[in-house]
Amino acid sequence: MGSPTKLTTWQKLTEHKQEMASVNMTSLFDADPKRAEKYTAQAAGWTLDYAKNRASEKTLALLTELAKEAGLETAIKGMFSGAHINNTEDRSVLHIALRASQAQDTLMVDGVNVLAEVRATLKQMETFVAQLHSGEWKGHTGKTITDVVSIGIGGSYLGPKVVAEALTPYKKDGIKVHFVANIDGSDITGKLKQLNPETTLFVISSKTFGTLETLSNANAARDWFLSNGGSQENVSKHFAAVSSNVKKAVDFGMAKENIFPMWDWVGGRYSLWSAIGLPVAIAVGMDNFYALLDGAHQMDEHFRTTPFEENLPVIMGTLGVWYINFHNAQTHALIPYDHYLRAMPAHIQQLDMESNGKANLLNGDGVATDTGPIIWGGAGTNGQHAYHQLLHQGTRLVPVDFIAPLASHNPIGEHHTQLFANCLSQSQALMVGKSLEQAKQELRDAGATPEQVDAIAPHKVIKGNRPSNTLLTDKMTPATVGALIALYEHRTFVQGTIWGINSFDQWGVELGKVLGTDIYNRLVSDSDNSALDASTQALIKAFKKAQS
Ligand SMILES: O=P(O)(O)OC[C@H]1O[C@H](O)[C@H](O)[C@@H](O)[C@@H]1O
Repeated sequence: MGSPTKLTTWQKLTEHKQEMASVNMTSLFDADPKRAEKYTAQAAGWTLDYAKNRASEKTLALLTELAKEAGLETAIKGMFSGAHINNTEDRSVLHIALRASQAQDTLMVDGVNVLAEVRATLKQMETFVAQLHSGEWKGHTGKTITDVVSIGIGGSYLGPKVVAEALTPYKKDGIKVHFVANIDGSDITGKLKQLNPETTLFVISSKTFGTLETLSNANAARDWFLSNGGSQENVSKHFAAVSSNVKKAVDFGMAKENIFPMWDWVGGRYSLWSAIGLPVAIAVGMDNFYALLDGAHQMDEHFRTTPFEENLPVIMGTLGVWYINFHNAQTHALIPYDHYLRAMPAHIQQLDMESNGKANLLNGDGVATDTGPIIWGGAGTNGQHAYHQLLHQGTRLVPVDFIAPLASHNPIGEHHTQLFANCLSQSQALMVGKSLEQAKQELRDAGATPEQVDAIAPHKVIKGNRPSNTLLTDKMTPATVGALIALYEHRTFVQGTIWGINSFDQWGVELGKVLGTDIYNRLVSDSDNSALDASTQALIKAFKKAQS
């Protein structure tokens, strides 16, 4: 596909943006008493209220038309049938297969039934998790395992970490799961200090088994094991791996039966549903891991079969395009009002920014539009006492997704009602704002003099008309957490398809890896750096001086 700007609907939306320029969201509610009801849709345990958007009936119809004209229907079919939609790497994109194996028997891709492979790996995980939880798995001195440390980075870290944290209430007793990612030695050193090498098992998660951070941390973990009573022949009792590079994992010391496969049709940021999710399965048990997969599968089915007008990923994806491309929104905030979901924005940030942070169309031409926004956010209510100021009164338009469960896992006192009230009041305030007259009246009521009223009132004005979605679910469970993450995966795909980019490669990250090696070599040698820019030369010098 070429540039979306050439699509007829893109032109129509450009004109329509002018029509909407003077329309306030509150007037859309006044004009249509059924607006809230009309702009609510449901899927896989989630209800999306998207009424608080700068979108009329015409806007939404045009956005649906845009998705169709951009070829989204064909793209969805392509993904679910295993077509090589990752064109720059000539690969299928099949994270959806990882959660379909309970519901479906066959998905033939390039002559292989991928669901049979997925099912076999799930069985392998079942055995492994059962051995750990029953205490059957023993460390080299015959003790049972009490701690599992997952070592990985990027997609081999964030997804599992965020989901394990989101499912804290479902954690099984007995085994504590830890995560190490950073090449900064403080990360692993801090973790190892709390652990006993006789009762600790490391899971090295790396699709390639070639990532610097993960290999450095895996080596540090093995050194720690070997210098605290372990021996090379016992490494296999304390190390397992998830990787598509079996040879490298075996060379490290893992037993073949403790190496879980990965496939080239799963991108790192979409891999938590594969054996990369092993730390999650260990933390919450296979029953809950299957429920997580099932929730995601429900969302997949919704995405695959529901008309675009009621399709959550399509609605959220196209509204995002509306703000990014027609309102110049540079960022998009995710604000979960749920403590256990507090790290979710970081996972969606990786998912979306690594997928859609692209400047070339599928055909190689440069894009003519903005693509992926900066994704950020954090837990409510904490953010209300920090960055919400900018959301309400700043100069930038930041569309927000509010995410909240109706019931808490920890219903103490009035906490949950207060939490929920804050969530609703934020989206309300963003839309309604506060007029100059209201601000003046408030000040008068508080006894301010006319001079004070005139001086202070403008600072209290909140323009309002700022858009948000609200996603509600009964409770955060493995199934609803799975569905939520799948929703954002598909939302990313919807936007990537409309922009005509490949959401499934990540060549930009590769450059950083190459340059990192070059600088490392310069830091540890007496190389001639005179060809480098002066700033980098000076920084290298500073480091070398500190080491001498
Ligand atoms: O799983 P690995 O091969 O170690 O890769 C870990 C990460 O590496 C890179 O940074 C990629 O951009 C990520 O998508 C990937 O998840």
